[in-house]
Amino acid sequence: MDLFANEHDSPHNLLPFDGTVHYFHTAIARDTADASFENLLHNIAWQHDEARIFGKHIVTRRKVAWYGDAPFHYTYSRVTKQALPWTDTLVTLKNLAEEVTGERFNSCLLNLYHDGSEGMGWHSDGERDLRKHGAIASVSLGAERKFAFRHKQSKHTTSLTLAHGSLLVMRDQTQTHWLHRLPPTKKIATPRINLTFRTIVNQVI
Ligand SMILES: O=C(O)CCC(=O)C(=O)O
Ligand SMILES: [Fe+2]
Repeated sequence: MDLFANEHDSPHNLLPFDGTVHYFHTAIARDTADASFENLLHNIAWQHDEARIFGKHIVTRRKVAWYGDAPFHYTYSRVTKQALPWTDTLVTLKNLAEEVTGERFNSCLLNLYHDGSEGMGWHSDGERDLRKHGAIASVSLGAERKFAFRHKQSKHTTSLTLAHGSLLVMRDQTQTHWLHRLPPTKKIATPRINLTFRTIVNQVI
């Protein structure tokens, strides 16, 4: 497979310092991306996300799901979830993500944003359950959305558009030094699914 067949698929680092992010605009063939989007929309066990923020119980409109090699527990904003077994579509996308990045993943967090009013605020994915400095591969399906990075110290920001069928990989010190977010927008009225393939460690199942 020629990974850089498209002019947008360049192997250069999108971050100027303190981390490594690569973007592959056409990581997934159009028909596979279209079919995966439809399949995931209907066959994933979507649930509203819950979190405890400043002592308040929050239920988001955005929906989430958590899949993995084993029923891993994953604690995210103080709510613990148990991973479900992979579906065929998820295995196909995981294999693609592993092929494109050269990394291995054992779990996946999925997000369903119904329209542009739903997004995700500034955060980094340095949770204790994840491998330290492990790669996170983010696959985007459906509506195109802007994605932004902000350096924790210098506040330097950079952003890009995540296309249908694209893959973004964050590596090395990225989670330590940079926050990322998916800003809400009034311009988008259609859904987007995001999959972040991750590596969970230190769990005895
Ligand atoms: O939807 C996205 O592109 C980002 C999701 C994300 O940052 C996360 O799930 O940690
Ligand atoms: Fe994230």
